[in-house]
Order: sequence, then C-alpha cells, then structure tokens
Amino acid sequence: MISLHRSCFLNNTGISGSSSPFSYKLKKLPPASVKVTALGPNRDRNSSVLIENNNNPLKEIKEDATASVADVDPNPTVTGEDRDLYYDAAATDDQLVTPWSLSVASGYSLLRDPHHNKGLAFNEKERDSYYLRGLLPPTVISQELQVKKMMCSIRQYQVPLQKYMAMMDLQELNERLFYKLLIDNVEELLPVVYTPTVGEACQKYGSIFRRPQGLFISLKEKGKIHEVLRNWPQRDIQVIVVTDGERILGLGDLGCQGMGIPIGKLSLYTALGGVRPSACLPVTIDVGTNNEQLLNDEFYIGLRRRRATGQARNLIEYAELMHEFMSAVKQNYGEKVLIQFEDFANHNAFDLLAKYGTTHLVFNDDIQGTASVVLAGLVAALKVVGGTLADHRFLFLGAGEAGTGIAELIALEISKQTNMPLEEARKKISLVDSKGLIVKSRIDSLQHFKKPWAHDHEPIKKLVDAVNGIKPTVLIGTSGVGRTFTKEVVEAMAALNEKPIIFSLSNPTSQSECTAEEAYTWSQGRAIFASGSPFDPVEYKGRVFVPGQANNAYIFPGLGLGLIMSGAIRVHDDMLLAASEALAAQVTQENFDKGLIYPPFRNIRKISAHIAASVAAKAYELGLATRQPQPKDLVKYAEHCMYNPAYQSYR
Ligand SMILES: O=C([O-])CC(=O)C(=O)O
Ligand SMILES: [Mg+2]
Repeated sequence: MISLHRSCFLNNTGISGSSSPFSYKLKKLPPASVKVTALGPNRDRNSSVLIENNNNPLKEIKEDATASVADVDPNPTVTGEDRDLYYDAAATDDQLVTPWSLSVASGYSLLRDPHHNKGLAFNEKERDSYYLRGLLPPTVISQELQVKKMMCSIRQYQVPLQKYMAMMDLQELNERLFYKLLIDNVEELLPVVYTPTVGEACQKYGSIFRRPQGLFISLKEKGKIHEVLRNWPQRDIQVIVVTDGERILGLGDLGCQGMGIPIGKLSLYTALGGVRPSACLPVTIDVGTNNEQLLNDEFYIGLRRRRATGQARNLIEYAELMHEFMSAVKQNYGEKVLIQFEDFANHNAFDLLAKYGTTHLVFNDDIQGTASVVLAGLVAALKVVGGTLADHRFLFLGAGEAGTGIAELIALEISKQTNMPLEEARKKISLVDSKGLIVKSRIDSLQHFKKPWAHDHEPIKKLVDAVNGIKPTVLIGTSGVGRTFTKEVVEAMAALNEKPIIFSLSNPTSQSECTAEEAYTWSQGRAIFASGSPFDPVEYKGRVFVPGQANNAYIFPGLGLGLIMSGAIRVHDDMLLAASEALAAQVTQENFDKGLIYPPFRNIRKISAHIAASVAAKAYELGLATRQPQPKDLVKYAEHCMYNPAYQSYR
C-alpha cells in the first residue's frame, strides 16, 4: 500500500496538509512519476496527482505500463467506494463508465504542465526518461540562467501591464521559475504582480484575458458551490483569498475582474510567506457589478447584471451565496482552511467578518492586515520621533475598512500599553470621512463601524481645518481618493510638528493621498512618510529620502503561515498585534539610519518567518493551535516549512 505523496506544504515534517483525500493502492511499485487521471462527468474528474516512489526507476513501469494500470486501485476515500480499476471491462452498453487512464507525466504534456515543467533546465537523463528528446533544443541551462534570461526579457517591456502579462504567462508555463523569479527579484517584481500594476490589470482584465486563473463563483453557481469547489484540481487547500470585486484597491467596483487581486495576493503567500502554490485557492464571487463602463464593455468577463449586494432587496441573494460558499469551503477543506476576505465594500466587509469570525478561520486583509502593518510602522516611527503611542494624536482621512481597522488596533495597543479603557484610548484618534470630521452630532446617520469614533467636537468639514483643529502628530490617508493631502494639508502638519508622520495608504499609486515627493518637499524634508503603493526614493536638497511601503503584503503572508503551521482554528486580535510587533522588531538600526520605518522587502522571507513564529506562539498561548506538540524553535520551524521554488530532480 502506498499512499499518494502530493508535494506538501510542510515538506518532510509529516504533520500537515500532506494528507491526501485520496489513497491509491499499488500492488506493484509505481513509476517515479505517474499521473492518475480520472476523466468523465463524475466528481473525481481532473484528479491528476503525481505519485512518487523513491525506489523505482521510471523504466520499470514504462516497459510494463499495462501491468501498472492493472495494479493501481484508485480508491478515492472521498466517495468511500472500493473501486476496481477494471470494473469497466465488465461494463455493458447501458452502463456508464469512467474512463480512467494512467499516464506518466512526460513528453509534450510535461512541457505544458506548469507544476512540473522545467523548460530548458531538463537534464539529459530527464530528457531520455521523460520522452523529451526532440521537443527541446539541445542546450541544457540552469534555473539561475533561466531567471537571468526572464529578467532581461521582462525589463525590455516599457509598459508595466506587459510585464504583468509576461509574469502571468510564466506562472501558467513554469510555476517554479515564476516563484524563483519573484523571490529573487522581489523588490523589482512586487510592483508588477501586485500594486500598482495589478490594479490596471483588473481594470483591463477582460481585454487581456487569456487563460482562466482561480475559481469563479457566480450567481449561476448558486446551489452548486460544493461541486464547483470539487472542479478545482487541488484538494489540500490551506489558504483562500476571496473577493466580490466591489472595492478593488481604491479603484471601486470592478466586478468579476477583481480576480487579479486574489491571484496577486496568493502569489505573495507563496513568494513572501512560503505557502506552497498548490495549497492556495483564489476565488472571485460574481454577483454582478454596478460599474456601467464594465457592463457596456464587450470584453467584460463577468455577469452582466447589476450587483446583488448586502443591501435591501438583494440582501438575501447575496447573503445566501456567501453563506453557501463559506459552508462549502469548510465542508471541502475542513476547519483549518484560512479564508482571507479581500476588497469587499465596507457594508459587506464588516458584516462578513463579524458573521464568520466565530465559525471559520477568517480575517479581512483590508481591515486587519492593513491595521497590523500600519501599527508596526508607527511603532518603528516612534523610535525616531519619540514618545509612546499614547503621547500622540492621530487623524485619519477615510473612515472605511482600513481607517477604522487601523484606528481600532492603535486604540487596542494604547489600551494594552497603558491599561487605559479602550473607549478612552479611542479618543486619541479622530476620523474624517467624505462628510467631514466624525463627531457626536452625526451619530444617528453614521454606519455602525464609524460610531465608536464619534467624539465630542464641533463639526468640521475640511481636512485642513481638522488638522488645524485637532493638531495631530500623525496623519493617515485611507480614503481611496488620490491627491487629497494637498500642499495646504501637508504644510499644516509640518507647521504643527517637527517630524510629522504622514501615511498615504490608498492604492494603487493614482489613489495615493499624496506622492512621496510632495510629502518630503512640502514638509521641507521633515516628514516621516509611508505609502501603500511603492514610490521611488526622493532627492530633496541634496538628501535622499526612502519612503516606506506600508502595505499589508508585509503581514498577511507571515500571518497566514503562522496560522497554518500552528493549525490555528480562529484569528484573534492579539495575533495581529503579535504580527505587528514582530514586523516592527525587524527594522534594524541600519534601516533607521536610512530613515526607513519598514525593513526592506528583499528580506521578506526572513521577516515572514518571524511574523509566522510570533503568530503561532500567540495561537498556542491562546489555546487556538491544534498542531501538537508545539515546535521548540518556531522561527526555524517556519523557515523549514517554506516552499522552495528550486527545481526538483526527476529520476
Ligand atoms: O492590495 C494592496 O496593495 C493593499 C490592499 O489590500 C488594498 O489596497 O486593498
Ligand atoms: Mg485589499
């Protein structure tokens, strides 16, 4: 009996997602690399899985392929049936059969299998063993040379969207090369596969659409989501990033074309956090769109209807679809699958988090991930500016998910540090939304997530007046509206503070509240500045200023890894605080000397391992971890768990 080995997230540890829902009995030893494929309309279709066996030369099975077919009993425990592979031999005309086939992953199809393809890096022996002779030019090159070549080719594109498309093509062609490229060149390629370029990619997703990536669940699939999940080729899912496309970055409702976001986020889960790609599932829930331009776009890929959303008459339709999805996910992948809500509009984001936070392992990246990264940046910035969090005053432009999420985590941390009641700590934080400062007199008309921020204060309409009235030491932009930190606003901050802390967090670059150059110039080089999307260093009066990138990409990959490796069953606010502290602790004196309040992204895997370890430690401390016993050295363990994109050698 040999059970299937599917390359598992926690390689060699034997403790995690390595268990497969399938078990294949092989009377004879299997070939080195065999694909078992069940075709046909039943639920086992597409279940291609690589079987590996250490002791067997591939040749043995090639010469006796028939014997190996006969000797394999694909007994999917999901169905509970004990199936004989030859059952179809006894089938009569009116009996439906499943056309099982057993094939070596080789030749032409191996070159088109993104999970196993190595392109020109297949060595001579592999070319013989896997029927690749003639299908490749004679040269054999290393993965390193492939990376160099790909980087040269990507750098030749002038247009970021072309770089994005080249990267997506590579992901579909050769997954390990894609991740090696991304990991080795993270600072250069992050803006390509992630913000800002992914924003443009989503806007134009229909026009640039080539091959589907991720899982699309639309209202058409209502009642069938369980089956839809079964159509996905992988079963051992550990992380799902799901969006309904209603608030993609600061770009608004992009409907089904929001799919670029879950795909981009999950690429980072692998590249930055080391979660293996096959354990990641990008999902877009398509309930229509209210974006007229898309509805009239002949290339739009989604449902052509107005959005069923969490309001009034459509409430039930939307809620039912989401509920069916959440239930099906748990049923298919178990209690410990992590679901990251991404880029939902405010009105759904808070409700979904509240509703499923107690039954599923969920977190909202825009509310909680962003909060954690911003808190880390503030803690680091205070080392430069001085004082404790409680000594500062915070003003936000934007009171949606990010704004209120960050505000709440800051208040929580102040309250922990000082034993101050949370309500008191909140008073140090003020928020301005599109109608002005959030104050008590507006309480009745405020959405529920804004109410805790309605303080006693006279109403103020304009941001600059709020700055002058409240006199914040920290100004944070989470409005989704670009260029709202005007010269007047930045100058007011600079007049009030020797070192004003200014964060322009909205994405992509076009929606940033101000540019790095504006922040440094208008504050005469005194601002401590960070932004959600990357900005190049700025030279001002002979000094070079390097802006920080306060993006949740610092947090969610490590947070996710920590949750997975501890087998956590719920996300707790203290884990976000732990992640935040772990990130802040990674800023070195050398970074501070350069004016950085975040460590460079090039060290992100090490940073993620530390974040994962802190999150896992918190999960154990809170009794929320199910993976026992607790590993002794959690940082080492996290590093050990991480996916390595180096090619594997095929026997
Ligand atoms: O995706 C990003 O760059 C950060 C984020 O979550 C958002 O802006 O919604
Ligand atoms: Mg987001």
